[in-house]
Amino acid sequence: MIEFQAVRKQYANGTVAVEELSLSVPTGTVTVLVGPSGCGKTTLLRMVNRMIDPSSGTVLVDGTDVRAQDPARLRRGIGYVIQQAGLFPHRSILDNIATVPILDGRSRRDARARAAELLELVGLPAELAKRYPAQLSGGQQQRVGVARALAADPPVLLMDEPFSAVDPVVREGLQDELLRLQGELGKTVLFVTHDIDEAIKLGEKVAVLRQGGHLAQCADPDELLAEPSDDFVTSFVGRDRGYRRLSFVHANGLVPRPVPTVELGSTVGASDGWRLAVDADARPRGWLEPGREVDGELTEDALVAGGSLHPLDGPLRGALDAALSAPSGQGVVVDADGASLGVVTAEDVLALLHQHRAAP
Ligand SMILES: Nc1ncnc2c1ncn2[C@@H]1O[C@H](COP(=O)(O)OP(=O)(O)OP(=O)(O)O)[C@@H](O)[C@H]1O
Repeated sequence: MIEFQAVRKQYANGTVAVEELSLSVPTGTVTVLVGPSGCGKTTLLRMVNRMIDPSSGTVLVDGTDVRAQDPARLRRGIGYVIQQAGLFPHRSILDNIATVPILDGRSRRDARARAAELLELVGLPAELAKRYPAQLSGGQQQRVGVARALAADPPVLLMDEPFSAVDPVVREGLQDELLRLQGELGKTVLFVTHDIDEAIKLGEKVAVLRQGGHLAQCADPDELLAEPSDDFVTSFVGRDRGYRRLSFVHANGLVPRPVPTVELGSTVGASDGWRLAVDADARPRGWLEPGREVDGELTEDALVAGGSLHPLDGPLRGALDAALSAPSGQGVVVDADGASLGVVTAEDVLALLHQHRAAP
């Protein structure tokens, strides 16, 4: 558990970066600090590993005041990942990851073996081990940064805009990887970003800061979207919050309806409704338009591309998107193997929401 107790930071030039702020990060959870540039996020984060000491107030890690601990020792128990990965340019990838375990007294051989495991854990191929940081893409370097922070197996991980220097597709991959890793490792993570979507995706709790280091609201993502505490949080959370909130509503109770289906390779006649085309394993391949006749066997050329697919246990947002993006207006629900279980319409989703509202 990380606890900020009435911490305040005023820099020597008089700037107040953090104003009397209290916040706790429960053990084994991800808390995200989010807010506009200059609102004190980095200052707050760095108080945990004593790169910055508060002007007043206390920071506790697992009940111990960080100021009672030797900074170098404290930092070995706290992984730290920063925006540009901060790798040592003249050390190989493997040696970058092995640095802290070696400082901790592990043998070079042991530390390298562990580094190779970590490389795999963060999803990087083993052949990158011998390269130097400049020979890796930005996204790969960020993964190495995460592996290096995990190398000493610290219970606490501080991440300061770790993914903001990479393009949106790579960033999404890195976020998914972090969520997967967190599912496995259960670290206590404090994560800084200025991107509210990243905060909502990663945080079990999201702390929104405003200029001058004031805590505007700390809540779970669903609550933040449903009940922003004031105008600042409302505008910071941004547009479409009603729709985005559906990401946190489970689609339990949404029952797929049967849909007329045609199999690729079969001979099909005309029909006046939409038909879902599937392969031999019942996986959706597209839609056959009403009235469309096919000469001979049905091939993909005759189909209209389908919309997104909704996994049965996914959130409601995916179900609505599947319905809205399908040319037929019917979102295909699939099982874990990708086989069609039937369809849902936008009306089905709205009816379920109505039910939730009536009996939450
Ligand atoms: N060493 C320093 N001396 C004086 N002022 C500082 C110092 N470091 C940061 N500040 C100021 O403190 C405020 C908070 O800075 P901080 O870096 O914590 O914000 P941030 O929310 O992380 O910003 P960003 O998202 O832009 O990284 C800013 O106004 C900044 O200019």
